[in-house]
Amino acid sequence: MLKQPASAVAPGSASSPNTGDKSTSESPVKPASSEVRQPSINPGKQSQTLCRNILIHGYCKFENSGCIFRHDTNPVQQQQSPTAKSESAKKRLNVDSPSFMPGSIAAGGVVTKASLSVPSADSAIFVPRMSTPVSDPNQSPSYTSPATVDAYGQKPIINSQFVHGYSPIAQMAPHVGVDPSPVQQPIQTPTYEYGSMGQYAQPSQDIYYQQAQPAHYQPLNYHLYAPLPPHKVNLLPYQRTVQGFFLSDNLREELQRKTEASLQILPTSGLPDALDVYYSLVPLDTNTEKSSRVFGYASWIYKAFSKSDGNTYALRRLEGFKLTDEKAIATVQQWRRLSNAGMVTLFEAFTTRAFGDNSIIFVYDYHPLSSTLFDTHFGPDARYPMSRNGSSPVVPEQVVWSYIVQLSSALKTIHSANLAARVLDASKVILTSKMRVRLSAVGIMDVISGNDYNGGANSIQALHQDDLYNLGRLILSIVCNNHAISTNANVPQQVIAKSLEYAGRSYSVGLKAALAYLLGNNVVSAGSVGKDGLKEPVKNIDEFLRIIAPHIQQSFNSSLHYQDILESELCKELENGRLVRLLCKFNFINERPEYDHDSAWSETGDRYLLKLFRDYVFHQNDENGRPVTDLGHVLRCLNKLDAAVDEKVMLVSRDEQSCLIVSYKELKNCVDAVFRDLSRSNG
Ligand SMILES: Nc1ncnc2c1ncn2[C@@H]1O[C@H](COP(=O)(O)OP(=O)(O)OP(=O)(O)O)[C@@H](O)[C@H]1O
Repeated sequence: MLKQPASAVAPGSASSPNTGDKSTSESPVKPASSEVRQPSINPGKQSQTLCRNILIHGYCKFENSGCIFRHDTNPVQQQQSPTAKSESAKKRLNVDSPSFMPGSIAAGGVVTKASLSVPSADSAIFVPRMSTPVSDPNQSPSYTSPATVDAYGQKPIINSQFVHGYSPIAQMAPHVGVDPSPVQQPIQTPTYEYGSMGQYAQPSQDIYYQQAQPAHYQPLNYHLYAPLPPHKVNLLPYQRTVQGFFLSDNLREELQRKTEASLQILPTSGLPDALDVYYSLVPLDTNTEKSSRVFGYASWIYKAFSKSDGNTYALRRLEGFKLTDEKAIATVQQWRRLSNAGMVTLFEAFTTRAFGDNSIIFVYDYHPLSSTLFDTHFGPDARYPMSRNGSSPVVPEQVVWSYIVQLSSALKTIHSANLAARVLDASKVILTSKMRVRLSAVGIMDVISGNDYNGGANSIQALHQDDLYNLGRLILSIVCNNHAISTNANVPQQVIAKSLEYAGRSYSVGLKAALAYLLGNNVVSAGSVGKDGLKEPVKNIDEFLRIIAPHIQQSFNSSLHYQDILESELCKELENGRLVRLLCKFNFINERPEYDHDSAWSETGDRYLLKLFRDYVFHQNDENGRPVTDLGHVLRCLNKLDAAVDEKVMLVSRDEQSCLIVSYKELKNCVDAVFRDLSRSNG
């Protein structure tokens, strides 16, 4: 029969009580069968045999209550005082410890199954599948290192250099008896094939652990997991790629670029050091020319951090504005209370002379890396360029509807609060991510032109009419790719009519009808409504929302889908978060400097198992002695550990003198127990 490495643990075997109960597993290691082995016990010899509980736990709680094995690794120390004795017991197993001698051999000189008990070990009996027993009558009964003799009793080819986790496993793996080739496989159940993980197994292509980072990416290199070719296609259902474990590359890159933009600072910008509680100003304007077209004042916008809450804000400054009515600035409080995903929240406004003039600052939420609809559709780097013959629509209808739905939702919130947006200009609607638009300059007009909506052109109904009309102009300018329709408030009606006609040809009837509603009856909008006090406003946001209801449903559905996608992306990171926590615990436990000179600390009990497991996960070598950097193996092991599965793993010490078979479940218990101990001693 195949000889098992003598120190391998075979919990659950006849010779090892295997209840999974820790108290049971800590009982003195008993012979396999008391009837068989009891007579062969020679008290003189037994006292020479090191108790396996010492090897595994570092101590034996039955030492003073009848355990017949030797409890001292150094017989000379038997003379020590009880305190010194217990101290030394903790340190008994160290690098200088004698190699493990199975009790069965030393006691009777007869080779029996090794029966080393592992703390809470619950492993199944190891049954080599070798059909031909390898028994050598002349074989010495002493322990034979698994590294020195292979399944055939011959020296394995790879013995000269121990390939950690490979050679001893090869002795036990079912196929080894059939093919004793030097390319040995670790004992692990092949469950997943990690499609493109091959690159991680090649040290030369090891992008995951790359050292050299491009210096200009501060603080993060967001290409860390960028997939390299060749990409494995047609994966089987149980196969996964490395990328499948992490946030998708595009999303991660987008988020990291946004983080980078949020944290950007300009050490020498020539801007004031601070404005009120805001500091580290960074200009956001893409256009350096002064323009007073929208507000009647030149406006600038900066990113800044707030001293009060540490958040990042966008500060819009109107240059040369002198506040005459203190009440006007109070309207900001009304805007502050509004919350809608289609508008940028306004927090406060204050005046300042920090720029050497009278300026007013409006503080908004900062949305990193946003661009205006003007830049997106009409700028030099427009996202939707005109088709070559100019006949086909350049902006997909789905995108147009998405804008309409979001902006009308913002208008609904604003109008319901008895306020008006008043600025619906392509340069004041920002795109904060794909197809996500927000009104970015709300509340400004109320402060600079007053909002005492006392009838006439300033009546709230008239302003609502204007909002709807301006929304129509904005959308029409996008579908016709003509920014003049949006930027010119007095665009002639003929131009509007012609553009509507074009929109009708290129887009659906529904879109044309929606635009016609927004742009129709403009003669009674603004100043016309409310002058006589009889006319009802001809358009209102509620009616418009009814018209576009089917598209609101579609838009809602898409956003729910997107939410699902984001949630599943989040789940991936959740899994990674678990693994990071596990890795943190490992690092807390392994190689603690304060126990540097106390090898017994890591050489005994749970900590010893974890030390071996760490080697199993991270420090394997291939058959040529090269480090295996297979991320798939690491993730697989850590996930199994975290899930505490019952699957067993064989751990081998670096000197190949001990092999322990434990389940992930037991290892998880070890991690938790040791980490608890550490935390307790901390606190
Ligand atoms: N709340 C915000 N958060 C982040 N960036 C913003 C915010 N509001 C505007 N921006 C960005 O600031 C830049 C400048 O915006 P601004 O409104 O000044 O546009 P502009 O084209 O310069 O218009 P104008 O000609 O009126 O100055 C744009 O890239 C815009 O995306």
